[in-house]
Amino acid sequence: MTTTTPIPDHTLNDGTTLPAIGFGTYALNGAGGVDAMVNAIELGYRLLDSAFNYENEGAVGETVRRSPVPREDLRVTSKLAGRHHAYDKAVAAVHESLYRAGLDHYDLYLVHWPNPGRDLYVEAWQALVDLKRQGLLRSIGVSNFLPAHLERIAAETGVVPSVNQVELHPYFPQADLREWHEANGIRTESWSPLGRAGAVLRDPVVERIAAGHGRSTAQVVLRWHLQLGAVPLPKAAGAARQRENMSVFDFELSDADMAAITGLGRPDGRIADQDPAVYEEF
Ligand SMILES: NC(=O)C1=CN([C@@H]2O[C@H](COP(=O)(O)OP(=O)(O)OC[C@H]3O[C@@H](n4cnc5c(N)ncnc54)[C@H](OP(=O)(O)O)[C@@H]3O)[C@@H](O)[C@H]2O)C=CC1
Ligand SMILES: O=C(O)C(=O)[C@@H](O)[C@H](O)C(=O)CO
Repeated sequence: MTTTTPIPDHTLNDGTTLPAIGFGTYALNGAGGVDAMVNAIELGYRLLDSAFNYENEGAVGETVRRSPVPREDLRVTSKLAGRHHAYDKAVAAVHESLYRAGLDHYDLYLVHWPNPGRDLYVEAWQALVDLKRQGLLRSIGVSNFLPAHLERIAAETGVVPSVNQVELHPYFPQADLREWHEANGIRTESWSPLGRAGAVLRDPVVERIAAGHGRSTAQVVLRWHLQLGAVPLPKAAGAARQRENMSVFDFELSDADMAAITGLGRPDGRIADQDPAVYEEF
């Protein structure tokens, strides 16, 4: 097995641990997906990010069984789809999610989107709270929740999520939301941390900083996430980029570098038209 620098852990508000960088699995399906995920684990990734809607929980479960790493050292995440928010549907969907993967628990399970138009996300959250108490989920959180959604689920169930996984990259740095998470003990995870390999990886500011450190622009962007305290979940199909993306623990960005990258943020910086205040995904 090839090894790189071990990934350090964060401790979540429920006492469980979460690696400082994870592996995104969107569009990694079937046998090729399993090969990509097993390779990522062999390189040192320990956190896999899946979802019911990615239709790859089976591939994730097969990866866990083929992995050279013991189950207890892996952190497997999945997410509840919007069409399953009603309480009984949410409970059944999590059971189905476990059957699909052939696992007896998930380490982290998230409500994928709040879908405020349907207004069932409190029920969805209550289901995850109860399934955690039953031991099927070790840790629970949400994704794409805004402070108003977070306040409401905490007030109505008495349980604060451990994680909120949100769109976060230099063009959409989410400073206010990150500050809110920090004040409330919620760990931020970053989806599309590389801006889906769009313009941000060719941005002149990022290129200048990367050249100064002798690193790739992807490595500089991922290091920026780490120094913000956010957990990036880069997806990469091949071994070379997987290795590149986790080789980010042996250099440091200066305060000026950090400020310059955060300064790239823009109000229309989202990759797609997915404002959680109005966006609905089922
Ligand atoms: N909760 C939510 O609503 C959402 C969650 N997610 C999660 O976040 C994960 C990551 O987000 P995703 O949208 O995939 O986008 P990323 O920002 O991770 O970008 C992935 C793209 O970047 C390319 N890439 C990877 N590494 C490099 C590199 N070092 N240099 C250049 N290009 C690179 C990949 O290509 P290749 O694979 O060919 O190497 C792929 O095209 C998802 O896989 C999923 O797990 C994503 C969207 C929404
Ligand atoms: O990939 C995910 O987790 C999603 O929630 C999707 O909405 C993703 O953001 C997407 O754009 C799929 O086309």
